[in-house]
Amino acid sequence: MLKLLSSSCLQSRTHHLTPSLLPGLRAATESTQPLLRVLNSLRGLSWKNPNFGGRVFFCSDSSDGSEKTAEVEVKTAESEVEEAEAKASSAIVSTNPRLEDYLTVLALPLPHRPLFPGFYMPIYVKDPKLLAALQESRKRQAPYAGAFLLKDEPDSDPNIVSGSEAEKNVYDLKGKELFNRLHEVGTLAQISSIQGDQVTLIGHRRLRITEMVREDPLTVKVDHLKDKPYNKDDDVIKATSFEVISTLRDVLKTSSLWRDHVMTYTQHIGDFTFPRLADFGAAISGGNKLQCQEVLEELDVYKRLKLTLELVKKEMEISKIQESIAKAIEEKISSEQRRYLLNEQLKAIKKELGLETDDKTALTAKFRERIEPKREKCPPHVLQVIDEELTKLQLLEASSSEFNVTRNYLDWLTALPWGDYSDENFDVIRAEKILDEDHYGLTDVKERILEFIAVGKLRGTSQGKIICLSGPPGVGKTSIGRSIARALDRKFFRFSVGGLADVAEIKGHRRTYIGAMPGKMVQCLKSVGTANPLVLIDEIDKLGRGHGGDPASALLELLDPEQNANFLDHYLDVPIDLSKVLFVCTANVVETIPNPLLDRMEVISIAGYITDEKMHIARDYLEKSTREACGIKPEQVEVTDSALLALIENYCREAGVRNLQKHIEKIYRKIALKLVRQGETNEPAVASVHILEPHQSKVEDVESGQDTAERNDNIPESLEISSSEQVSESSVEVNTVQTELPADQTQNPVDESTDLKGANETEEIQESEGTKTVEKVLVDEESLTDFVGKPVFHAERIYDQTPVGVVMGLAWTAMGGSTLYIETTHVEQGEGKAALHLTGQLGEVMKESAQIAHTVARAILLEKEPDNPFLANSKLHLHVPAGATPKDGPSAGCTMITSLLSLAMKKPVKKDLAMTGEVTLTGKILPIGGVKEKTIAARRSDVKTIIFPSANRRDFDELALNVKEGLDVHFVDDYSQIFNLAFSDD
Ligand SMILES: Nc1ncnc2c1ncn2[C@@H]1O[C@H](COP(=O)(O)OP(=O)(O)OP(=O)(O)O)[C@@H](O)[C@H]1O
Repeated sequence: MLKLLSSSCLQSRTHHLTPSLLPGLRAATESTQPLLRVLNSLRGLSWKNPNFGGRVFFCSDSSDGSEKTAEVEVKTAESEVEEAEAKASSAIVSTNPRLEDYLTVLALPLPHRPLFPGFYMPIYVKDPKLLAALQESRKRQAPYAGAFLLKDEPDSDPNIVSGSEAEKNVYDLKGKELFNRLHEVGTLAQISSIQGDQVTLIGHRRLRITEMVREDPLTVKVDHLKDKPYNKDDDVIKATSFEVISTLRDVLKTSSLWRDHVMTYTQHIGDFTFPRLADFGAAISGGNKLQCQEVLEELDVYKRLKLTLELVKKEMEISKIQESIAKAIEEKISSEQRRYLLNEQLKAIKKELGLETDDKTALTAKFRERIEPKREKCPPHVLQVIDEELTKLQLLEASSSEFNVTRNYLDWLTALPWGDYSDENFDVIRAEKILDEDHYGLTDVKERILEFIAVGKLRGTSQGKIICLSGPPGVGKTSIGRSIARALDRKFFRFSVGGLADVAEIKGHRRTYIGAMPGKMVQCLKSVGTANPLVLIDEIDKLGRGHGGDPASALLELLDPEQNANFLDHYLDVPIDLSKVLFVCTANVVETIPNPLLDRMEVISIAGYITDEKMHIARDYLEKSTREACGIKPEQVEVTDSALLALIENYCREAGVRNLQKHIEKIYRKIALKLVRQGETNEPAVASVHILEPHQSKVEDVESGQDTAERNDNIPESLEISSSEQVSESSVEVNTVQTELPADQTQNPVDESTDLKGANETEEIQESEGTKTVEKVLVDEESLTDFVGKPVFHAERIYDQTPVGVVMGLAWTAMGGSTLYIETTHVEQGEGKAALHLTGQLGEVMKESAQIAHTVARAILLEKEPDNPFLANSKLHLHVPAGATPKDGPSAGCTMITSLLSLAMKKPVKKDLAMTGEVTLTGKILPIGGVKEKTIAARRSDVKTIIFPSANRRDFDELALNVKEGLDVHFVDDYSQIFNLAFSDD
């Protein structure tokens, strides 16, 4: 039993032993005895351990000196059991020498711990001589040796575990040196087995070295030590031993390592003697080698028990620390794990209770829920794809990338408004009201839109039309698009295709790409939530040219009513019906719109505004919206008509009104600042009111009406505004405020008002009840520069009266119409030197046009003044000012001829005349474009007479009256008519 306990304990306590001992120890501790066998062995019976093949089983009682030891060679075969038992019984009358007969023994050094009687200990014997001697003694049936703990080297610390280096030195010790290093008290050890250099020892009884007999191998003479006699019934001894036992029990509670062994031991404590208990406790304790040696050397049983108690108590403490360390580490490691486990359990429980579904199920449910209301309207092929994808989603691993792709795809598919159309409003009257509400003028544009709505009403749908609004910037193309949506009660979505070069922007990416997205159209449908929005495609004339596909062709598929009923987005991969979408495009020039696209559009051109229109727009729309945006009340500001007119004529002459809007905003911002500054200068006075004592002010008020008036006389005029405010709020406070105001503070408002005076006049309007003073900022023609600076836009007219060789032409650009001058001068004259030098960044067409003009002019001059050789003999220079602006086009042909003839005849053309028209070599005048823009531009430049080609008469007639008003317009077919108009004397 003792062997089992000790061996098991040794196994559990391997940390006390050096690694070199471990293999042997493990071999010795591999057996685990069932409890019953332990009991038997305790009672002194020998027992064969079938698991302990080839090893020696030991049971001894060496304490009383009457040796009944049996040494049994254990054999694994069952048949040998009886033989072994016979041997054991025969050992009682053994002929072998008794233990006390071993008085001269081989001395075995134990480097780590002493060997306690009753315990196994495997050791390594490196000395071949010693090993041979041990083997020899085993053979001689005297397998006993003395095991003695080695003393530490004199200078070493016993608490520090020696390394393998020190261990090596131990094995090198020999003879006297070794003898001197051995502790005197050791143990008579039975050599249980020798395997290679590993020798297993079993401790029997205490020995004391008396003298050295032989040096190599070290052999010593020993005395056998006996415990001092003690009283078994001594209470102190009993108590100490019980304390040892109870401590061992406590250790058992905290340390499961000892549980089996100590339990067995304590159950059978009666079989042990006190000295044996002390040895047991010390052997299994974690005490250091000197402490253990002390127990071994102690022959007084009580003292030995006390020493052991100390050791086991310490063990108890260590075991507690060990437990707390283990607990802390376990807590640290497992808290995360536990959290995870608990979460998983929670999920499982919730799922079980139907409270929550897992991610996939929840997702699927979400998508199903989303598509359910649309199921009836949704096209079957889309439903099929959605169902397939939902099934696929269930099969996919949630962490896989494919899962995410499918999820996103389903997200898009289910979010689209399949068959969900908003009710269209075809009420023409209402539409007209809305259009008028948002935009001034644009009558023809509005008319066209109303026509379109009317057709929609009759047909029941407004599908199949692409409106293209073309015109210079800032004429309201985008905003009218928004108004149309409002008039039709459709959702509005705008996207600009200016510079767009990637087809994927329109048609989407294929789903195989990472980060694939559907095209703009699908995004539009998702964001508006209806399948029939009004989509405004801005800047369609600035569509880019991509290398990976042509965006124009993609737009064609999108816009073409024939194709877009089955528009296929690459990402969505299911056809979408876009036939109900109303497309409105905007462009500055229609020429750059790809032809196939232009072909499908209904172009409505917006030419730009004349001054009168701009006045209206500024007054009724821009001013209103800007005033609101700046938080200014209508009564706080007045912009005179003359100021507005000056603003339009001198600052914002372009066709659109965006610049005008910017200027108005600028004016209103400045007004806002002025009003705030004024307000703030009034505020300190108000603030100081609150520190007054009410009773004090009241008295002053009642008593000194006269006083107040007097004091008021001393206050600067401007301050009276603020003081009158105070009066209106509480007449009581006025006096005190004024008397309390420091001199510099009273001065401030004066400065402010003088400051304002230069810019505007400040008026004070007392409201009827006299409660508030309203400051009004007046913006008139004079003060305009204070708000918007000096005019940046100088008149297009360079000449009041065009000199000889200079004629005004009319041009048309993407920015609207404009006037331009054609200037000609002669460089040198001489027979046959006729030549024409051109400058002014003219394009090819314009250069050709100049050559034609030169030829035609020569012909006309020859006809009109046959004696004038000027054109035939002169080197001329023709220039079109604004040299930085590239110009091209044939419409300046007639202007050039007139300019050349004016120079040749030395006769200036009629005052305030402008002309436009392409000329053929025979002098015929061909039509031009942009009649409205040109007319507006001519009006802006104060032109009185305009010459247009006859073919443009219709365009002109279509113009609004206010555009045509006051103009002397002539339509010509042939240049001779122009000649008459330009050079006639009347
Ligand atoms: N006839 C009008 N009546 C009232 N406001 C107008 C009118 N025309 C233009 N505006 C205003 O002018 C501003 C500029 O208009 P918008 O942005 O629509 O110009 P656009 O023609 O689309 O210019 P771009 O070609 O540069 O896009 C808008 O605030 C718009 O309300």
